[in-house]
Amino acid sequence: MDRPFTFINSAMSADGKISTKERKQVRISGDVDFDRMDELRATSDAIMVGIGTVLADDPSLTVKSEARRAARKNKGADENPVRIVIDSKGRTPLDADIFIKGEGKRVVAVSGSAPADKVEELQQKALVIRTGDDQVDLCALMKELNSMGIKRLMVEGGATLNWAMLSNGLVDEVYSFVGNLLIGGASAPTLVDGSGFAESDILSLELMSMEKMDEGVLLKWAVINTG
Ligand SMILES: NC(=O)C1=CN([C@@H]2O[C@H](COP(=O)(O)OP(=O)(O)OC[C@H]3O[C@@H](n4cnc5c(N)ncnc54)[C@H](O)[C@@H]3O)[C@@H](O)[C@H]2O)C=CC1
Ligand SMILES: Nc1nc(O)c(N)c(N[C@@H]2O[C@H](COP(=O)(O)O)[C@@H](O)[C@H]2O)n1
Repeated sequence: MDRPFTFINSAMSADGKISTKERKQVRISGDVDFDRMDELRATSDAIMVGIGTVLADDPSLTVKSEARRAARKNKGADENPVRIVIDSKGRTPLDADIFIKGEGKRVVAVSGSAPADKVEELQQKALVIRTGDDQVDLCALMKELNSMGIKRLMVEGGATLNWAMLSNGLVDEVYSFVGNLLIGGASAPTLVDGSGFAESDILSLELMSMEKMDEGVLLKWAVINTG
């Protein structure tokens, strides 16, 4: 496989929403699930999010546990995995938390449509990888990440990036914490948005495990027929 092993980790409400219709972040996970997410971050080579998530949440994507950061350091790795933003037009704010908080490498993946002056500014903060004309070419990017030594990639959303990765056959497993709340709203982001699959292309999943966690349930799925 010339791309990293890739999994999506997400938290959704019982009605499948990952934030509100205003794209306002909601605490869906409980403490146990947040700690599980932190362990996943600490054991991944890289974490990827879409620009929509950076603009909505301004996440730092750092490993929160000091012990886990120290364990990574002991193995000769940076305290935090490589943090990657999928950002075709180079819209990542220069003062985004992923640039400010925590040590470690950052990658901003842009396309040919990103303005040259913004790309130059982003290059002061991150390795900028350019693929695709109008949108990031995720397949080409994944090959490049693989050749950089990224073998285990955690995708933390949002809804549009999840769709793009899944519909390009780039995801091996999906971990979804289902919390005990209903968010509602036809326009609220769900685990997978985008344009949706045609009936003949709908993806099948195999249930790997289910576990009661906090006040919800953690479902782990393997994606069948991934590329
Ligand atoms: N509950 C959870 O676990 C999580 C929830 N979220 C929520 O998700 C929402 C953000 O989701 P979205 O708005 O869907 O944004 P997103 O984070 O999925 O980013 C999508 C954007 O990425 C860019 N992009 C660049 N290249 C692309 C490509 N090749 N294919 C597709 N997109 C490409 C496009 O500008 C696109 O609009 C926020 O409300 C956030 O709070 C985000 C992460 C986790
Ligand atoms: N696993 C999970 N559970 C929830 O309830 C959530 N709201 C999220 N959100 C994700 O966490 C990111 C914040 O990361 P930092 O704390 O800033 O490192 C946020 O952007 C979502 O990706 N996740």
